Amino acid sequence: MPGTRGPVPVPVQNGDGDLTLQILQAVNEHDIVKSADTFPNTSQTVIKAALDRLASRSMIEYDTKDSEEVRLTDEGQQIVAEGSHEYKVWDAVRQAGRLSLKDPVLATAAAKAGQGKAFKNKWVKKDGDALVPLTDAVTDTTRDDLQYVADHRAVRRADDLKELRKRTLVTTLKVIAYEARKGPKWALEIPVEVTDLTADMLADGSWEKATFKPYNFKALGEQSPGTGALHPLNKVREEFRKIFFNLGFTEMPTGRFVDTGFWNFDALFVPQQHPARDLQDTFYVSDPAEAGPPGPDPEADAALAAMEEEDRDEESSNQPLTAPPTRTLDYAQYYQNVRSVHQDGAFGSIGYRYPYTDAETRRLVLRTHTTAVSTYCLHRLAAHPRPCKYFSIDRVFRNETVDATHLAEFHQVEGVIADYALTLGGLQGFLRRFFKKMGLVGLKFKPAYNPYTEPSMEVFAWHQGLGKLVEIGNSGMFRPEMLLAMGLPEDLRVYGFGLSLERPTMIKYGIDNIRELLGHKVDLGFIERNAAVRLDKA
Ligand SMILES: N[C@@H](Cc1ccccc1)C(=O)O
Repeated sequence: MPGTRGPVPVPVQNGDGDLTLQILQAVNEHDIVKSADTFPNTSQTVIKAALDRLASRSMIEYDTKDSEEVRLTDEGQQIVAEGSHEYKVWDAVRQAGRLSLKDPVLATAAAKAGQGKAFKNKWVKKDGDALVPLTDAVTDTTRDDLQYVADHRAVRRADDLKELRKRTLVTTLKVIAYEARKGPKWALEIPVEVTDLTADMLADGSWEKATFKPYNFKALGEQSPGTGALHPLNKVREEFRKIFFNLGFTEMPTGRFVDTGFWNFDALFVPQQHPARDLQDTFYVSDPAEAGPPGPDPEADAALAAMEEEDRDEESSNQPLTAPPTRTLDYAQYYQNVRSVHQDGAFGSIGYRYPYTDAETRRLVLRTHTTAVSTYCLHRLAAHPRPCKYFSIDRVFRNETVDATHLAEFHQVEGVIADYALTLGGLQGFLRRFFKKMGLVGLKFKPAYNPYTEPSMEVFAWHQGLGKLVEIGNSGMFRPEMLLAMGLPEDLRVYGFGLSLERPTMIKYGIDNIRELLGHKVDLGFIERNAAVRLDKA
């Protein structure tokens, strides 16, 4: 019932109840009602609200009357009560018969002003060093004039106002009041306004007498309810997650935005002097600047275990046929292994052969890639070696110069696969399958370098719109000295790949400046309007 929507009007009240009814009665009795006289104790603002309500129904009409009222000051009130200063001087002189000029009665400022007036009015005169009366009876016009002001809130003669104000006996005050009279739809009671014409009203004829509420063409109408919307990045992220889940991947816990140099760099065989570790490339945390030596992260362990359990329920292919022996992770040993790989070489690697700094490994950084997360999850496999497929999609940070295509924080999509006897061909085959689900075919691989993978490949795909090959990701086989240091079995191979989430999102939504996607320049309308994206033909 659209007509009945909206708040029921609250009656406008004063001390005597519903003011609208009082106004209607007053107008009925007097035809014209002056608000200030009829309702002296009700604020004009409240009166106006009641008048507006009646006027909007054309029951009354009213005018606004601005006027100036004259009011007595404290001194003015005192004169009305006790008489003017000149009167008091004359009265004192009359009673004394003869009053010395030095008498204390004449010493006040008021008495001095009164003396002058009393001389002028010829009520008293000087006789030597004393005053004597000139008359037996006087008319105190000042007092009378002020009495008039008290009674009428106006001066008796317009000319007096200036003088009385100068003597600070009166002040003026602007007052707004209203004058109301009957309007075209005059009635003694506010009629019930009908908002809907019903079949019943037509049938019983009551529509003829009904008062219909006029249409309010100025009403704003119902506001469209504000709703939330997934950010384009989240929409694309959801698509990627679906692809990963369909391929039997388990999602890694990515909550650790701040990580140590150990997991972000050292365990990945990134040399401690590597340019990627420069302040220009990596954000270091200053408070606290350091963490303890590497150890388990119970929160991440629990999250990963829960995810694996969930995928197990779905009978994913992650399960080995026979449960291999489990052992506890030895973090001290792992740390020593990583240290040896860097400093002296181990597990068949000749190492970097530089003095390894323990402090560097404990430094806290904003993770520069999600491979820090993959590394943590992979090392846990040593406790229970088995094939698995892990993925993550989350935020990473790099101390880069921000431009149209780079931000200091962005998102990485990353997948790692661990299995026995994996080959580079297997990685290429997997990448073809993965990117085909996004509509990217005809992949090309280009040799590349990562400290932690060998071989490494950049992945290119043919971009139909741009008519050229574009880089879509980075990939590689994790180095044996990285995996063996973790304690993984020799024949368990791991490969992985990564790409940014922003790049495919920008292509899908036709954005060429990353600031339109993230940051304070984002148009929220754009975020709300955009449909979910399907990662189909580019
Ligand atoms: N960490 C790499 C991606 C990658 C992940 C896993 C293996 C190989 C490469 C990057 O930031 O680009």
